[in-house]
Amino acid sequence: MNSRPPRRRPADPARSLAYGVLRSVSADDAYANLILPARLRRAGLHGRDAAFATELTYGTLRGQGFYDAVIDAAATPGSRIDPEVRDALRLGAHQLLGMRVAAHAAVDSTVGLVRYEVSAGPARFANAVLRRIAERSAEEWRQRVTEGKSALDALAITGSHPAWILRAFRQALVAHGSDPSELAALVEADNAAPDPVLAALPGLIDPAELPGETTGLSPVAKRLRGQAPADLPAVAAGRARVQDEGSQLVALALAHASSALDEEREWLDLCAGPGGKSALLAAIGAGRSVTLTAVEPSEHRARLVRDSLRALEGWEVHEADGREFGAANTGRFSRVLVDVPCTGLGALRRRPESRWRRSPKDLPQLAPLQRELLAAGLNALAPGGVLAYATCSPHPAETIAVVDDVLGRQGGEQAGTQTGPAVLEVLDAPAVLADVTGSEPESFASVAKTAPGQEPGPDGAPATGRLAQLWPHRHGTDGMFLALLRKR
Ligand SMILES: C[S@@+](CC[C@H](N)C(=O)[O-])C[C@H]1O[C@@H](n2cnc3c(N)ncnc32)[C@H](O)[C@@H]1O
Repeated sequence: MNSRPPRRRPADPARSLAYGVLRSVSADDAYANLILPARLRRAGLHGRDAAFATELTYGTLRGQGFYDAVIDAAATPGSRIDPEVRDALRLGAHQLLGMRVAAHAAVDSTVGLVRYEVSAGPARFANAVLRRIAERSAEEWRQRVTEGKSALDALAITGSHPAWILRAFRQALVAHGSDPSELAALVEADNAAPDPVLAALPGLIDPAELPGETTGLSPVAKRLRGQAPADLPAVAAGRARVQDEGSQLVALALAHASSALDEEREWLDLCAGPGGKSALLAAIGAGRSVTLTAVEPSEHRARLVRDSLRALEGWEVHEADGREFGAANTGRFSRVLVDVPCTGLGALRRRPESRWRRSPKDLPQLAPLQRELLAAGLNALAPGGVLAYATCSPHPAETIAVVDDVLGRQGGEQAGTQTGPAVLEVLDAPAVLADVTGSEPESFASVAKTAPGQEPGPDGAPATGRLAQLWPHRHGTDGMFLALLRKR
């Protein structure tokens, strides 16, 4: 284009703001949940405008896979769509197909954005594409863009997930003893915006003092509906925290599991950042006169851990590699949490953009670190103590396989430490979760087998079904995995 038309600032601050966040997410790898609140504040958007901008941003990011398929089908074949135009088209497609925005408002506002942010030529292109999208309903587009696809590929498009993640979910459902037909429900749960859940830190505040509804799972949780957690004084003071219930249950289960020690020693959180589980553990520990050591190698995340613990006493934070810390502190702790870095495939509903950033290559990269951290945590565990291995991913490679491997390794790299199958027993994590929540153990059980030749449990049952898997579509939590191991 040789002449630029006058660039009138688009009138609509909510759409401009959402577009800006989408650009930062795609161009700078920003996380929407981290930048959106600050931008809303800076733009002075409140109430309905803030809610509209939030829905535009998260809805567009969640539906991105479907909207891209629709945009590509509506554009002239072979069109090259620049990223800044595609982001605007996604925003427009979400208003047309995912929200009840009038077609003319969705099209005109998006075209205006492209004209202002890019230029007139792309704005004409956006106009043509969006008008074509507006000619069909969402259901008609779903049929059109999935014609001739396999059931899984069709679900990947309509459910807006990369196909490899759906294959991984299907594998995980089977590995954890669930029905693979639950896949569609899991995808739907991933695409539903979760309400924020608070954890009331024991000893600092009673859940009854917090607004919101009790949840039926975590006894310290309150679910907020339409309230902003940051506005609550208890949250500002660090006595309550926003924390997914699945994460709360992992910390509660570790604190609740039976240790074989006569008395507690110190507790350890080996992969602590940003500190959600540390705060809950430190609060429970304080009630038992136990101190918590939190380890986190990232300076920034270690700062977040300190902040999460600010209302509590009896803790220390080490900025260190968990593998080195665990190796240097043999047998020191009576309870150890190893909440390893993972793909986060169980928490996609909270970070809608992360599904597009992950790749199958992440799994083999994380695998050795996960095993080394579990081994280091076991080394730091006192005989008789309990260790929780947790991930916010249900992927068998990050869950069952890691536990199996570390339990099954006798001698080898664990030689000289006190770990190995002969000294470890797999506690019944579903039963512990049932105790904590007042629900049925079956609801949490992963029927996955643990190590071959693993000792039967205390009731003589084989060591199957002793691992726990939470699911967004079943429990309304993130997809947390939990294994509880006790050193003999
Ligand atoms: C899943 S997150 C832990 C979440 C945390 N438990 C919570 O509830 O807030 C994993 C953490 O492990 C940290 N990490 C990465 N490499 C590590 C290592 N070698 N040793 C210890 N922690 C590590 C990451 O920086 C990240 O903060």
